[in-house]
Amino acid sequence: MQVRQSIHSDHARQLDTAGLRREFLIENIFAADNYTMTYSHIDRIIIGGVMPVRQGVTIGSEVGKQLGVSYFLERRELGVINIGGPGLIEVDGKAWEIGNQQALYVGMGAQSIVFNSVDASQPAKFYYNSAPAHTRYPDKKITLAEASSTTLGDPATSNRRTINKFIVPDVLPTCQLTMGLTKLEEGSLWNTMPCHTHERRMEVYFYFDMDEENAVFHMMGQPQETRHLLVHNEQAVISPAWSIHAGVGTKRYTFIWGMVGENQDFDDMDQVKVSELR
Ligand SMILES: O=C(O)C(=O)C[C@H](O)C(=O)CO
Ligand SMILES: [Zn+2]
Repeated sequence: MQVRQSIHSDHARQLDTAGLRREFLIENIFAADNYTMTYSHIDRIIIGGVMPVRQGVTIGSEVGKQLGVSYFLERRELGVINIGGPGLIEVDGKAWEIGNQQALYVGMGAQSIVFNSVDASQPAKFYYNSAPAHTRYPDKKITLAEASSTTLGDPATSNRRTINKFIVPDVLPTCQLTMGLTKLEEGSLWNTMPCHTHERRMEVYFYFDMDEENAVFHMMGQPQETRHLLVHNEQAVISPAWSIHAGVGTKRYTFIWGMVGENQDFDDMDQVKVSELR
């Protein structure tokens, strides 16, 4: 488990490229037949990926020791979205078939979670976020059709996209975690622009659906102290509450956002006009 400390905006603005990448970028999300795990002190979100290929992968009691509990979800909830081939997630003996662009919410208290791929030649890639929880809400699979979806943006501003809200209060109850997947249309490059902050929630962006020769310039920083991170395929960015978070790709891409914090109100954003950005 990698640990990232919280960071003050006054410190962040002084960092060079390597420093910004060290604090905010998670370069490796997937490792074959293994899981990755990054623990951020910002709202104590955990970010990672699970990629079973030839064998099942379990997030076991070793994590419980690091979290000071006896098992991973003793005091946490989990959201998973599969961006790979068909997969199976077994939660306390119950098997959930989770295909490409399908999600699973697992409530606090689930003790055994085993991730499997159906076909080793097309492994499942389970991206996940986990947040501290106070009660158990029911486990639930969410398909793309069940997600709450909105298409917005304009080809003229190169930001026509569909926001698919998988894990939000409209779809299922959770303690604090919300997650969704935003897909840009061909020829669209920008996600949320004009951009925003939300002082009351942190957010993590996970960018994928890109080949090696394409990348996203992820904009971050306070609105009048912007910086950028160069993000390649299947990498994630931690965005503190004080930071804008918006990306422009060299080609269209897809990303998963996850949020944790004070509220679950997707529209609770402090919008920043482009003319105000520096
Ligand atoms: O493209 C978008 O717009 C988004 O997906 C926005 C994010 O979900 C977000 O930043 C929510 O606060
Ligand atoms: Zn946001």
